Amino acid sequence: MPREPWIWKGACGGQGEPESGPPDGSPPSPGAAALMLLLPVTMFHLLLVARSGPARLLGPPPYLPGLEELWSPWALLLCLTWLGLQAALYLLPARKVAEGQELKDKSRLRYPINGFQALVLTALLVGLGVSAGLPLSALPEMLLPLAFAATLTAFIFSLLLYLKALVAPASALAPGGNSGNLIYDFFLGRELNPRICSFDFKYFCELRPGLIGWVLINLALLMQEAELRGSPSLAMWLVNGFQLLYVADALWYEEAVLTTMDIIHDGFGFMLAFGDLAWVPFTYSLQAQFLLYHPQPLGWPLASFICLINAVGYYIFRGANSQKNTFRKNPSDPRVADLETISTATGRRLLVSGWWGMVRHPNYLGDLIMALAWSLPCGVFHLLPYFYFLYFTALLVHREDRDERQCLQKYGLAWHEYCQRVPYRIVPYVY
Ligand SMILES: NC(=O)C1=CN([C@@H]2O[C@H](COP(=O)(O)OP(=O)(O)OC[C@H]3O[C@@H](n4cnc5c(N)ncnc54)[C@H](OP(=O)(O)O)[C@@H]3O)[C@@H](O)[C@H]2O)C=CC1
Ligand SMILES: CC(C)CCC[C@@H](C)[C@H]1CC=C2C3=C(CC[C@@]21C)[C@@]1(C)CC[C@H](O)C(C)(C)[C@@H]1CC3
Repeated sequence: MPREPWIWKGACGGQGEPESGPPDGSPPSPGAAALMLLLPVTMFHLLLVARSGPARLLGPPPYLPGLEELWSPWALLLCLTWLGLQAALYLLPARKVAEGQELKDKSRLRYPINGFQALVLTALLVGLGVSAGLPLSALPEMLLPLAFAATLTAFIFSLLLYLKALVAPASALAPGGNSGNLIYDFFLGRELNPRICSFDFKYFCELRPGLIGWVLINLALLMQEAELRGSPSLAMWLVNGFQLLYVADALWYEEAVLTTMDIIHDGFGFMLAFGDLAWVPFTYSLQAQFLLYHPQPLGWPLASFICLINAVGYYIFRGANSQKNTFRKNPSDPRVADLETISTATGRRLLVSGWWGMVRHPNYLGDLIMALAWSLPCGVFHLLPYFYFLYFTALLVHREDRDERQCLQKYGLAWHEYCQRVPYRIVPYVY
C-alpha cells in the first residue's frame, strides 16, 4: 500500500521508509478517493449545521441543498475575482525575495515576501469598498454557493496541475504523489513546486487567498451580527481578534512557511488546493458562523481567561517556530547559540534544549492551545465549535507522526538519541 499521508504508521522506533510511491508495488488504497468526497461533504455539512437551530455536529444536516442553492455564477465570479486580486497583490514589488530550501537539482527557488503587505492592502481595499457601500454583511448569506465555487475552482485547478506535471521534468516531481495511480496522484499532487515563470502556485495558495479569505469571512459575520443585534458580541470580537492575530502572524513571518513540510516535501494536488482555497476559509471560520446564529453570553472575567489561554498558546507557537527558524538560518545567532544540540551525520544539528527540548513538536502544542481558545468563546454546550480543535488534533498527531518518519530517515541514530532525550511528542508527560 502506498504511504498515503493519512495512513502512515508510528515513527520513533520504527523503520524509515522511502516515500516515492508504493514501496511494494501493490495498488494504492481507496483512501484518496474517499477523502476527495468526504472532505467537501464535511465542509458543506458544517456550513449547514452551523446555521441550524440545534447545531449538532454529529446529527444529520437540517436539509440537503439542491443544486440551485449551491450553484451561482455570481459566487464563482466573486471567487475568481478574489483569486485575481490576491494574485495581483502577490505580483507587486516585495520588500524582500527569500530563497527556499535546496532542491534535488541543488538549485533554490526564490519567493516574494509581501504577504503582510497583501493583507494590509486587502484591508484598505475592503475598507474603501465598505465605506462606498459594498454590502460585506451580505457575504454570510452567500457562504454555501461561495464554498461550492471554491471547491469547483480547486477541482479544476488540481486537474490543470496534474496535466502540467505530465510535462514536468522528473527532478520537479514530489517524493510522494507519483505512484502511477491517477486518483492517488491527483489527490496528493505530482509536482513539488508548480510555477509559471516566477509565480509559485503552492506558496501563493498556502498563504494568500484562503487565509485572508478566512478573516474576511469572519469580519463579514461580525458585521452581520452588528446589523442583527446592534453590536457584535464579546465572543465574536474574541474569535475575530484571535484568528486575525493568527493570520497576520503567518503573513508577517511568511518566510517561515518555506521550511514547512507542505512546501519542502508535499506535491501540490487536490488535497492542498482544496485545503487552501475552500477548507481553510469555510471551515476555519466555523466558530464565527456558529456565533452569528447562536449568540453566547460571555463576561469579562471569562473572556480575560480565554485571552490568557490564547496568549500562552501564541507565546509557545511563535517562540518554538522562531527558535527553529533562527537556528536553521544561522546556528550562531546569539538568540540560539547557547542552546544545547545533537550533531547528525548530515551536518545539520538538532536542538535539544529551549522549546525543542521540552517536547519534539512544541509549535504544535502552542497551535493546539490556541485552537482551544478559539472555541471556548462559543461556550461548552455545543460540540460544533470544537470541530476545529478536534480536526486539528487529528491533523497534527498525524503530521507529527509523518514528520518523525522523515526525520528518522534523514537523521537515523541522531534522531533516536533525540527521541530518548526528549521523550514526549506534543504534550509534556501525556503524548
Ligand atoms: N493551522 C493549520 O491548519 C496548520 C498549522 N500548522 C502549523 O504549521 C507550523 C509548521 O508545521 P510543520 O511544517 O508540520 O512542521 P515543523 O515546523 O515542526 O517542522 C518540522 C521540521 O523541523 C525540523 N526539526 C524537528 N525537530 C527539530 C529540532 N529538535 N531541532 C531543529 N530542527 C528540528 C525538522 O526539519 P529539518 O531538520 O530538515 O529542518 C522537521 O522536519 C506548525 O506551527 C504547525 O502547528 C501545520 C499544519 C496545519
Ligand atoms: C483538507 C485537509 C483535511 C487538510 C488540508 C490541510 C491544509 C488546510 C493545511 C496543511 C498545512 C497548512 C498550513 C497552514 C494552513 C493550513 C494548511 C494549508 C498555515 C498556513 C496556517 C498559518 C500558520 O502560521 C502556518 C505555520 C504558516 C501554517 C502552515 C501550514
